Amino acid sequence: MESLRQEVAQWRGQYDTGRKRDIAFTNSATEVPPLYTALDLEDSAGTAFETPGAWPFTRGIHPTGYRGKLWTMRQFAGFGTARETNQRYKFLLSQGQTGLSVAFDFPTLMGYDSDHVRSEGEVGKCGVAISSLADMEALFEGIPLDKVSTSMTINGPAIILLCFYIAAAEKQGVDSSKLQGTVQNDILKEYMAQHAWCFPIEPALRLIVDGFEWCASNTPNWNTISISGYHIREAGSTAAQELAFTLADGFTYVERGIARGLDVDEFAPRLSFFWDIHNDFFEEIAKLRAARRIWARHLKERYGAKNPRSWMMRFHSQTAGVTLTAQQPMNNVVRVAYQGLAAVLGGTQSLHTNSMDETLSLPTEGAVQVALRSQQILAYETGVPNVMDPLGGSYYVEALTDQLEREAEGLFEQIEGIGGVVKGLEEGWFQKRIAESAARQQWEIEQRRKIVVGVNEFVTDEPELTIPILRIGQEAEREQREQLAALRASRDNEACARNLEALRAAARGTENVVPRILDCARSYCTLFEIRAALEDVFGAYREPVFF
Ligand SMILES: CC(C)(COP(=O)(O)OP(=O)(O)OC[C@H]1O[C@@H](n2cnc3c(N)ncnc32)[C@H](O)[C@@H]1OP(=O)(O)O)[C@@H](O)C(=O)NCCC(=O)NCCSC(=O)CCC(=O)O
Repeated sequence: MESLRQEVAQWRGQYDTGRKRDIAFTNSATEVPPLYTALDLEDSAGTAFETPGAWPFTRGIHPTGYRGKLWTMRQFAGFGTARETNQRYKFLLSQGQTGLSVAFDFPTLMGYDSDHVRSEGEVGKCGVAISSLADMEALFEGIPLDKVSTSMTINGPAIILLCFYIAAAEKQGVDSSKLQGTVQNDILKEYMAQHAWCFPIEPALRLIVDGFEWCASNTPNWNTISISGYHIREAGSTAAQELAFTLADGFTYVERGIARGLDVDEFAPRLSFFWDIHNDFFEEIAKLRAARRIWARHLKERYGAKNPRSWMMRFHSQTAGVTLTAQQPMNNVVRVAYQGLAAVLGGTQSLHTNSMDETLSLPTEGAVQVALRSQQILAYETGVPNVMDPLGGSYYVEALTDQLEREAEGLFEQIEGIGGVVKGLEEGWFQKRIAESAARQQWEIEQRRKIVVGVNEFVTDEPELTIPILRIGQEAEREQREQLAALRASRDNEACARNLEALRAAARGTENVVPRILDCARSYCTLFEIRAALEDVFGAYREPVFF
């Protein structure tokens, strides 16, 4: 080591001159020295004594990695009506996609029916419109729900959409115990970053724990939550903040489950995660490795989980939408390919690669095909999946993994210091930290301290729109309105009223509300009717204002 120390010192004197061009930073503004050696791992063994599939899982959760099973290729998709999106799903499955991922339109994300006055102009625009069980049935028509695994990105009204899904499966003759998939259901990051909430924080957390409890005995293969860093990062956080805030959300859910009296090993194996894969290649890989190690340690040592499945962080990744540019949109194909590679080198279980046009509109069929092909090229042509955690042992990646872990632990201490996640949200602590980081990054781009190819460097005067764009018209809204009117006229309205009243009563007490919501779903109560019944009891969330 002494001779290495001398050699590195000599090298630094000669080449690391500290001139402006020689100073580099990670995407999160941490300075990166130009050379890493064994000296950087002097205080840590890195992962020299670790194998994949073994505690603390830095190198992956499965002993066989992608040789055992490739990651799930899961493109997030939805637009217009359920009927139209059903066609897109069939197309994606026919092209070799291995899982489904539902994007809902904005009214659905907020718990409004397509014919609600607040939905006007938004129906089917940024995702598919789902207002009742009837729409969910149409969405999966001809797609056997016992065979496919489905992710649903929905948070405020998540439990209602999950009940529509379970009821749609029942209509196909599939029992809830056979369902495989994930509901995002991560309300804490909504208050933190994404803003699609329905109810105040405490009742929203109660609904999530009701879900943990009910799903543990009724949908054993269903992931009850996808604890998401994605939206925190897209809102402008650094990698370390994404890591720490998301894990802190995860710990909060675990604590709430335990506080309900649930055994941690009853629900923790079905908690899953979702990370954003940004541009800084090695920082992103290190983030994923650190995330697994931190989760494992806290679950075992802090929360007393005994089942190894509770220790294993399983996650989905999506390439960072915020890095896509409207200028020279074909460049996005290249950005996405590098980010997808980072996700796979970091050991993701499931991946969405963005389409080149996603900064302009929902993807066209052609653009999503290229995005999916980029995953297939990675899986079948590059040789990358052949070796588990191939960057394990890299001085840089190991040191960066340790560093991100330390930064996250520092942030956990700060979060504890302010009274925990819920208190921090109420006081705007997280929101302010994210806004500060976002402002710094924007400033760096405007000052050209950070180069964005085609935006502040290598600019051309070609017209911006050089690729086809998917445009969603007003037909979806018209069709939805007609179908909802027909539904309200043909269903058993008395049964609906009875079920909604029973739901209100359950919400007022401490009974688990999931069976009540399921009854409402089965009798074709609409999304907004169920949301409104809960709001009668819980009230609505009003965001605190901060300056
Ligand atoms: C756990 C994950 C992450 C992945 O689940 P998957 O079913 O796809 O994969 P999986 O769990 O790895 O694999 C399925 C089964 O295979 C097993 N398996 C996997 N690899 C194995 C191996 N090497 N050896 C042996 N078995 C293996 C697993 O244990 C599991 O079985 P067992 O279950 O029996 O163990 C889930 O939560 C998920 O699919 N999430 C997707 C979330 C998503 O798409 N979100 C979209 C957000 S989009 C959004 O928010 C908007 C963003 C925007 O604004 O654009």
